[in-house]
Amino acid sequence: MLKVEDLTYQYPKSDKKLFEHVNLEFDAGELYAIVGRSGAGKTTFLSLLAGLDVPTSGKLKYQEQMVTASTLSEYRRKDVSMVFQAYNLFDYMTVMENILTAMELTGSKNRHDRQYVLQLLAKIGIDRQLADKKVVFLSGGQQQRVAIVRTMCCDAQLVLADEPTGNLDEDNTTEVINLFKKLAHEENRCVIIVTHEAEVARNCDVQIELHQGHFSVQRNLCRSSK
Ligand SMILES: Nc1ncnc2c1ncn2[C@@H]1O[C@H](COP(=O)(O)OP(=O)(O)OP(=O)(O)O)[C@@H](O)[C@H]1O
Repeated sequence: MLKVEDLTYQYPKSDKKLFEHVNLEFDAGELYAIVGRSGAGKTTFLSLLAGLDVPTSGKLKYQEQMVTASTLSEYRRKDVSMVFQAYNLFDYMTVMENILTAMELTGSKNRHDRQYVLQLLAKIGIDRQLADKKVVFLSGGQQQRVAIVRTMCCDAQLVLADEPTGNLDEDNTTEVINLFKKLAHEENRCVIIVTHEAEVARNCDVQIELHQGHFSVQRNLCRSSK
């Protein structure tokens, strides 16, 4: 579904390449964890996959088509959904308004269907009453789950998340990882998360470790049954 080919990246003001000649492939129906030390370049790599930054050289291909300057904004809007650690929900809007707005902006096929949104929210323990509350009144864990439901309601096939469990306790972390698994395994999306938590990475289908500019890929065999 998503490929990087011969990708090299160097920050404009840096004197050294962060990674060089990287080739990797990400498939639909899989949950990937990108791990590595602080400063290894995980967030930068995720930004490149999301089309938020462009490689110094090399290619990004989505569904066999190269993502170019002319297709970049369409790719970002329709094909990619990002879940940020800080949730990126609008505080002054209700849960429902946040999700409907995102669906409208991305042209989701269910964009006028409040019932559909309520059903998904109910599955993660957010009832109708909470759905009509302003986001500012929700806990961190609740907000993160809403951010993931927002992704589920949009039709993007590629879901990218930077430290999605960074601020969460154990129970919420498990819930959030289960939601990501659902997106990958039941909805056949390609889900890629950056995490520094070993237990979270072990729960994904594939772990990709970034170390000194090199990526090593390891399938978590015990997690491969879908
Ligand atoms: N805009 C920038 N210009 C120059 N260097 C940068 C820029 N942003 C990040 N870097 C550097 O690039 C390297 C990789 O940063 P990045 O944030 O991608 O790492 P990370 O693995 O996600 O780290 P962490 O786990 O701490 O979030 C770091 O050395 C960082 O200082």
